[in-house]
Amino acid sequence: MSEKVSSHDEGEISDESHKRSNRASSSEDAKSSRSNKEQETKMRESILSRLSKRKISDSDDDTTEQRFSIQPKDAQKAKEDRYREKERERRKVRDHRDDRRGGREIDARPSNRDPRGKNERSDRDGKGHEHRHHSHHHKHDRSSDREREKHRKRDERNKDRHRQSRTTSPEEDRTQKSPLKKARHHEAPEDAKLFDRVLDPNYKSKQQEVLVVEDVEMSPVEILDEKEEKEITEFTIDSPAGPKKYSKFESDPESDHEEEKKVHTIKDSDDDDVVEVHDDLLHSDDDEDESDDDKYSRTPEDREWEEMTETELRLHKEEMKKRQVIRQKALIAQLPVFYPGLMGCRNIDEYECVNRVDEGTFGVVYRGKDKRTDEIVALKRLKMEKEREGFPITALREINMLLKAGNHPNIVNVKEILLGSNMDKIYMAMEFVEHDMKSLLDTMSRRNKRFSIGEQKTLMRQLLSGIEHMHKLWILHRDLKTSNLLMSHTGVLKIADFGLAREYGDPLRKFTSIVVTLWYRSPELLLGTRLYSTPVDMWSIGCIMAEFILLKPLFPGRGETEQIKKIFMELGTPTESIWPGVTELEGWKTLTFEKYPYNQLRKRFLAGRLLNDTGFKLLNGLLTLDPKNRVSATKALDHEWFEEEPHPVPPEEFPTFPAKSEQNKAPPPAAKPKQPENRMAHVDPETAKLLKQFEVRPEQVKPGGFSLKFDPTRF
Ligand SMILES: Nc1ncnc2c1ncn2[C@@H]1O[C@H](COP(=O)(O)OP(=O)(O)OP(=O)(O)O)[C@@H](O)[C@H]1O
Repeated sequence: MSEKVSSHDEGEISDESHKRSNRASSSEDAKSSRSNKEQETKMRESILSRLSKRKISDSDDDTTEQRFSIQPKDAQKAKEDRYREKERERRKVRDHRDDRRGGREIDARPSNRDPRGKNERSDRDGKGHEHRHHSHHHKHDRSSDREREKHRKRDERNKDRHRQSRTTSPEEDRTQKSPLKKARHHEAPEDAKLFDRVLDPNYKSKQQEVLVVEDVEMSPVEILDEKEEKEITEFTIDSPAGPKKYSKFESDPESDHEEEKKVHTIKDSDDDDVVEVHDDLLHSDDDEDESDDDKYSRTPEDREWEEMTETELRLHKEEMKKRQVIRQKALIAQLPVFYPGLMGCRNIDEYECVNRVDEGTFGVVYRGKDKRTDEIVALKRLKMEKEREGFPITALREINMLLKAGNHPNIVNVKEILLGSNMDKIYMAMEFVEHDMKSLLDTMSRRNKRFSIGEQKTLMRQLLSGIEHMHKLWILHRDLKTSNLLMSHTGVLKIADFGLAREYGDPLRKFTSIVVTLWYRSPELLLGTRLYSTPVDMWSIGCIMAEFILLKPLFPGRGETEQIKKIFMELGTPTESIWPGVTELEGWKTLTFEKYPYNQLRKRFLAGRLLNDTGFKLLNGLLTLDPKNRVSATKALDHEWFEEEPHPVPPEEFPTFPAKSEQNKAPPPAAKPKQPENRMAHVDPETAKLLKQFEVRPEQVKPGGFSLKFDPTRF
């Protein structure tokens, strides 16, 4: 992927056109309005030249006519034929009328003809149309000779069009430009009004009106078809995704030369990841006017501050503040288009809080019910407290990444973004998923139960398929662990918690190495690399695969040093031959490692018959020390382990559990507690036994929250 993609690291859509349309920042607006103006000027010039061409051609300037003649299409020809036919009939009627009048005197004074100027061609309210049918017959009498002459010439021109080719040499073009430019100065007042109408943004909807009005004195075929031709030649650009759909009144967002765009990098205050914002988002119109003040467009070095005058200090601070605002806007503008910006969000009052599910590092999760639809959702309140600079970047990333990647069965789906009552809190409404994998594994471990090989394969296949989807979208999760994997009652695994997810690109850019919960953190991150990619997620998946089997974490280190030691103890201390470049990593240089023998993991999994040889190959591929040799999600999904017996079990055949997340942690508001005996009396004996076994109170089980498919012999 190009640098450009990587430059959109802060959360842009891989579909460029979509992304562009999202940017609603003020600078973009200014750019768009500038471009609209240019477009308008171009249009005006084009129409003027066409009309002047018409005038020139009226005076039988064949060369000019040839330059502008348009190769007629079949449809156009048919239209022209119909038009000429109609005109012939009209002329016949007029001639007949003229004969009958026998040279009666005609009052040709314009004031009598159109006293209030309502019948001019550019009349918008359709009175021109009225005029066409009802205007005084004197007009026809007065102009019949002139009209006949005009029609004769037009017929000739139309014939010429069939004969002549449009192509003219650039040389011819140049020589013909000057007379046309000259002709523009002679535009008639009616023409000027016509331009106004054609440049009207609502022109398209008024097309029919233009047709009718033009029908009086100018060929509608010419006007409308010239417009069609113009759209095809000037605005239809071939692209693999089909032609772009721009009206000629809109600026073309793709017309910018991407490669010429500079990218500004701004240090992110929370971590050392860089936020990239394009030039066009940082410079407003005003910036262009103040081009001599370039020195204020960058943040001065520490020593520079000391040498500044008071005015310079003030100007610098003002400019920095401006850039901060623009940066904020730019970040928000990167949200996908269907995210209605913060202003368009519903209020959290639209949901009823059922209970609190859990609290993580980045937010509290509640179970909520949509008051309108009764739909149960998970509401994650994004942490804002520590945010000094407006919208928290972590929240923004989480929303953005989830909206981008969420359209997959194995990724938790975000439904909408909600605002707190005082507009100070942000909530994310997600599909409610009943279990989190961590609690599930704990429960199973406590009860000495295990996932069957088929179930392990189902879980792994779902996890890999969700991650493959993310990686294909150039998104790194960077916090894969069992507590961030959810599982539905129907056995569907969903990847959640995109708080650390980032877009990456090719070539790689430096990110912080302090990502991924310690136990699932890859050796390259532990050794301090800042140039990393999808293998960091694949390592976490290796740890998770082992945990599905062992029901406990594979490498539960208590600190970074212990963590890397644990890894090397199991997999062997790497050498330059096993992992080329390892000795160059910062962490390697600062720490000394014992030489542990190569791969003890094999003994643990094969000797313990926890995995067969094929299964171990996959695990080993995921837990490969050298990230370059670590297996990718796509390759892992193609692994023979999934093909051999026992096959993955269908998700719907997965056993179900009472979910931790469905238990009422927060007491429901002022509900009168009932007597336990009475409550049990309403539950059938088998369910009561199960509830007792799991120490679950009947009121903790919401409708649909506890499945009778639960198999007590297995769990
Ligand atoms: N869509 C959901 N449906 C049901 N429960 C959920 C959902 N999303 C999250 N949870 C629960 O809330 C917990 C915390 O959510 P999440 O991991 O998104 O928050 P976090 O603050 O980012 O946590 P962490 O400290 O793991 O980074 C999860 O472990 C899970 O139990």
